[in-house]
Amino acid sequence: MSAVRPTAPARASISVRGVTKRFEIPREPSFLALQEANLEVSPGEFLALVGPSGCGKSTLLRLMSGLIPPSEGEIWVGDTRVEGPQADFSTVFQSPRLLPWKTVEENVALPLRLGRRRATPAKREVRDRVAELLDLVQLSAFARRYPGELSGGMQQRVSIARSLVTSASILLMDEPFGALDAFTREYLNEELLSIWKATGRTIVFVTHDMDEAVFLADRVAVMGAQPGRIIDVIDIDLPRERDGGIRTEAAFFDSVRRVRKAMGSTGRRADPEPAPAAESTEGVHA
Ligand SMILES: Nc1ncnc2c1ncn2[C@@H]1O[C@H](COP(=O)(O)OP(=O)(O)OP(=O)(O)O)[C@@H](O)[C@H]1O
Repeated sequence: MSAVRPTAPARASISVRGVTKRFEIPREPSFLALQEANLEVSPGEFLALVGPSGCGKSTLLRLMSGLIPPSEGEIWVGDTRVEGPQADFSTVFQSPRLLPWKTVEENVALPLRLGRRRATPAKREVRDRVAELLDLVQLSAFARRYPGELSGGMQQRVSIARSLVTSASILLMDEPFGALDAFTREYLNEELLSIWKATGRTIVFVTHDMDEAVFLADRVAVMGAQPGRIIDVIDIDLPRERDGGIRTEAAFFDSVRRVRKAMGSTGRRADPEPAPAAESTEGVHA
């Protein structure tokens, strides 16, 4: 991995306090998607969220980023209460959501050009920042390519670079590797840990895959369904320097077993078939 250190943002904590979310559905009773969730994420922490399909993982991410309001409870980022879409977050989705008519470097630069709060930085500043990030995700040689000329894993690395281009201190990742084959996924897991170390972001990472959660995270929050809730938060007692070799160690299996046991108490299977990668050009959220 590159030794480049893109500008480190201020580190931020997330505090989810007694958050309940009900969705109003026409001609139906309101739907309780999340019940009294409490969760503290420390500045610079890597937290994984696992749970059965429909337990509210994506809903919790959307609440954290202020895209939807809680029905009850509060969410804080550092000293600021979240009351609307936050500049402090950027999001990586399961599908890369790149614009197919723009090059890799143009896609990475997009959040800076769309930035609402600050004036667009000077061209040269944008170019340097994008070059730094492409180096970080090892795609410098592909800067002028179009997304359709890259593999799925490379496209997802572009979307990770794009998520780091602003100074947002929190990265929300919603099953970013769910549509990739196991080999690419494990490779990107290692790459993500290097990026996390280099950038100091606080990361909340949603996955169905318990091995992936244990490999990446400092702690794994296990959610249950019907209604969606947080049922356990498990410390992962593995050394922070991790590479693929750790997946064969007894301590790794022990952590996976603890998460699996907590999952078992939700009474639902955690690993549905991965959804196929959807082509999409919408929604650059930074
Ligand atoms: N805008 C909405 N209106 C009504 N119901 C919603 C809305 N968004 C989510 N839900 C419901 O809330 C529940 C939680 O959805 P969410 O997408 O957060 O689950 P998830 O754990 O991320 O699922 P998956 O792992 O399958 O992606 C689901 O039952 C879903 O149908």
